[in-house]
Parts: sequence; C-alpha cells; structure tokens
Amino acid sequence: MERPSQTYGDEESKDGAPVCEGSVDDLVGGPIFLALYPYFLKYGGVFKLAFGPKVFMVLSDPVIVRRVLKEKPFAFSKGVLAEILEPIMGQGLIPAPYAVWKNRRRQLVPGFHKAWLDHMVGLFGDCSAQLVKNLGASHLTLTDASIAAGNGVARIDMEERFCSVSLDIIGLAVFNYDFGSTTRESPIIKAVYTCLQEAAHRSTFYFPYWNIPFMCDIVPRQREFKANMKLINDTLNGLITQAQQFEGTEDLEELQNRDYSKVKDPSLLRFLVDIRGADVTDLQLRDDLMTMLIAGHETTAAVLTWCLFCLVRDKPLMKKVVEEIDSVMGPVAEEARAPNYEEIQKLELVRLCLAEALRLYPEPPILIRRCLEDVPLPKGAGDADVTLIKGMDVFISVWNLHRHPDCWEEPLKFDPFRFKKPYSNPGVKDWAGYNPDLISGMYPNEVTSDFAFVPFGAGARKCIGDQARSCLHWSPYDRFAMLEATSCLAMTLQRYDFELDKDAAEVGMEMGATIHTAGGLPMRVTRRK
Ligand code: HEM
Repeated sequence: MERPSQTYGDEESKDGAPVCEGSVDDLVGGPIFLALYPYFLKYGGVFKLAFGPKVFMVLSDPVIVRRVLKEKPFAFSKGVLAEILEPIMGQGLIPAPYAVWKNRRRQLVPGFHKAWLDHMVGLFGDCSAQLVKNLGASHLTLTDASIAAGNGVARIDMEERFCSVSLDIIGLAVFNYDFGSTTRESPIIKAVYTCLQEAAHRSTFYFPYWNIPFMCDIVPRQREFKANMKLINDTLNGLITQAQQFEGTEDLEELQNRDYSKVKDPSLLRFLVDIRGADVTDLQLRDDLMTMLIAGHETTAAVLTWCLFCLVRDKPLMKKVVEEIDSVMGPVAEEARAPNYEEIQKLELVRLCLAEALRLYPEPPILIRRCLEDVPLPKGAGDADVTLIKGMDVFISVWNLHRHPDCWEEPLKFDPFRFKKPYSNPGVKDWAGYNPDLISGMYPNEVTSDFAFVPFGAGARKCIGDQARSCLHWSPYDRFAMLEATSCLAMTLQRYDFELDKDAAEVGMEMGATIHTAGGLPMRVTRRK
C-alpha cells in the first residue's frame, strides 16, 4: 500500500503516531468501523484518531496486532467495552479484568471438552433441522395453489432465522434452556435483544447519563432496560438454583469422559456447577452464563447470514458448495439430516466459505482495548516509531486488517479458494505471510496468516467458542462456533435454493452496512428438488 509522505500524519503526536482529525460527518453518520477504512488507506496501519474530546489509536497492521493480542495481552484491559458491558455481563469473561478473568477462563475452558462437543454436534443438527422444517412451513403463507403445484416460493428474512437458531442452540448448550425462538416469541428473548440494543446505544453516547441514579428511573429506555435486566437475571438465577439442587461429581477427568447421550442435563452450567470451586459465587456464574449467551449467538448468526449473502451472489461457487454437500451427505431426502462430526470434517469448501465470510464481514469488526502500561510497537507496513501510552484507548480494526491491501490479493473479493494458496509480502516488515500448510483442523486462523486473519481474536483472550485444547484428548476440529455454523449452513443449503429478494438489501449490504440497518437479509426460498 503506497502512501504519499505528506499524508503520513497531519501533525506528529507524542506517541509518534500520525494524527487523523476525524470528521463528524464520517464518524457519526454510520458504523464507525466503516468510517475507519478510508482513514486506514490514507494513514496506514497505525494512526491516532482525534474526534472532539475523544482520542483513539487505530491499529490495522498484522505485526502490530500480533504484538498487542499475542505478545502483550495483559498490558491491556477491555477499556470502554468493559464500561459499556459491565451492567449487562458484570464480571463475565469478555469485560473481566485480568485478576477475575484468569480464574474464570481456567474454569470455563474444560467445559468445552471433546465428549461435550461431540454431543453438541447432535444439538446443532436438531436445532438446524427445526430451522429447515420451519423454512418449509413458510410455504404455507402462499396460496394453496402454488403449494399444491410444488413451486411455492417463500420470502423469508434469513438473518432473523439464523439469529433464532443460534439463540436456541446457545440456550440449550449453555443452560439447557429451550428458548424455542424458531417457533415462538418469548419475553426473555425480547429482553435479551433490548439489552443488546441498549449496549449498542450506550457505546455511541459520550456522557454516561445512565450512571446517574435517578436517570434510570425517569428515562423511559433506562426504565425498560432495568426491567429487562431483572427478567433476565431472575431467569438465570432460577436456572442456577435448579442446577444446584442435584449433587454432581467434582472429578474433572470423570466429567470430561462421561457419555453425554445418557446425561439428563448436558449443559455447560451443569458442568460448571459440578466442577466449581468453593470460591465461585452464584453472581459469577450468572455473569459467565450471560456472557456466553450474548457472545455466542449474534456472532454465529452474522457469519451464516453474510456467507449466504455472498454465496447467492456467486452462482458457480454456490453450485460447487451444494455439490460438496450432496457428495458428503448424500442426495436431498424427505427429512433433513444433520452432518455428523466426520462429515463436518469433510465439508472443506463449506468451512472455507464461512471463513471467507468472516474475513470480509468480521463480527465484531473492532476489538477494543485500553493500555495499562506503555507498549512500543513494531513497524509492520509503516515506518513510524509508535508507542501506545498508558491510559490510551485502542481500536484493533479487524475489518481493516482483513481487507489490508498489503496482506491479501484482491482483498474485497469473496474467494474462499484464496485460503488454499500461499501469499507473502516482504513490504510488511516481520510479517511471515499466509501459509495454507499451517492449517490444522477446521479453517485458517491467526497462525496460518501471521495475524492478518483474526476473526476469533488471538492470544490469551481468544474466543472460547474457538477453543480446541480444552481436554487431554482434543482434536483441532473441536471448535464450537465453526462446528455449529458448518452444520447449520450445510443443512440449509442441502434443502433449499436461495435468491436475494430485494435490490435494496443488496445495495445496503454491498455498502458494508450492518445487516440490521439494511433491513435483514430478505430471501426468496425454494425447495430443492
Ligand atoms: C462465529 C462465531 C463467533 C465469533 C466470530 C466470535 C468472535 C470472538 C472474538 C473476536 C472474541 C475476542 C474479543 C476480544 O479479543 O476482545 C471473542 C471472545 C469470546 N467469545 Fe466468541 N465468537 C464466536 C462465537 C462464540 C461462541 C459460540 C461462544 C460461546 C459458546 C463465544 C464466547 C466467547 C467468550 C466467552 C469470549 C471472551 C474470551 C476471553 O476474554 O477470554 N464466542 N469471540
């Protein structure tokens, strides 16, 4: 990426980073990660964004991201993100400070062990089968004549469907609670969504008015937030109390080797109650569960939605994907059939398409940190000597990194086959490039790409839904999120053909807007013959 020298910082700052004065129109008119992309192209992989009283360091270079996530993970807190999420997730794993995080992570990771994930593959299949069945039932909204003729076309918002199925999965997996959201609307689901919207609202406000005690009682949206949080907390506390009524074993090896097909409650909550040390409070358990619920469903729904969006716009690629599904799972049958663990391993192209969707449309698109100490940065693709100063707020733009013109050939093109070819660029100092030989298991990651591809984060605080080494007998395929997404996408595409229903949706999404702002993903759905 070539930058004219005069644009390399309008003004040098004490930390050595080029300074970019953000324009109000750019930064408040849409999602901030989109506004940062043109600034990245102009200022490079590290620059300081000054916007009114706020200042953020924006990082979009693989070598620099490696320093922050992998080499110095404990030199940073979650900063602004922790402040926004604390009222919802408390001291859950995502916002938790290091001292709390280290104990909780040690307790939670063994829960994602092989025997449990094997069992989860069955759960992914059951919930996706419900989705597939409901897509079929959607034909009932058409006239009887068109159904009878067997050529009914249903118009369905697939983003909403994928959100429902991933919510049902996470509810059952984490606390054995059936949201049943693919079939009905429940007050608890509404409460969860309203709280998430409130978190998004708070992230755009400069003054945290909700921290003023009486404001929570007089501002209607804050009153609603309080009521919703009470509903969620009462439900989670009820589930924790219920789980505690049964005596379980505390032996980790025994727990990790049990036959889950014979276990009445196979949830993560049950595991945590069985294994928990005397020092873990009910409040900490609640925070952990709430964090899983939020972290584990919209992310998966987003990758499924974007992947389907990209595939419907590339018919030859879609054909190849469907051929792979048919060859691995057999021809379309009357009843939807879920892929088993071995079949998911064979669905390579499906997985690479999901990975490519995560590259182009990462969720979350930005990772937020605050420096707890001064951290000097390597140069990467730039030539400035930059130090992150203690107290500084940092945005790691995964969006920019995944579209970095120095790290990817044709970065804006949806091409899952790119992950099969090596790529290197000596212009990015100390970057080892992309090496497909390093793929072990499901799909490329930060190791394969030397930190140019980090959809699940990296280092100590990497996503727990992408954690493979959770027990003695682990396999590189033991990754909750990708097993779930692969199973769900394969089952959906095995049964239905999809076409985008509205030009408007296409235009909105093409601009990179979030799916929500583009009005979901309206699709015309027809049953495959
Ligand atoms: C495709 C799906 C998913 C994506 C793209 C994704 C992405 C991420 C990313 C980027 C992070 C790192 C955040 C940071 O460094 O600031 C993260 C953390 C986390 N994710 Fe996921 N996630 C997914 C699915 C899941 C699932 C299914 C679960 C739970 C079952 C989960 C639970 C968590 C937790 C607990 C953390 C915090 C880890 C820690 O700080 O130790 N995620 N996720």
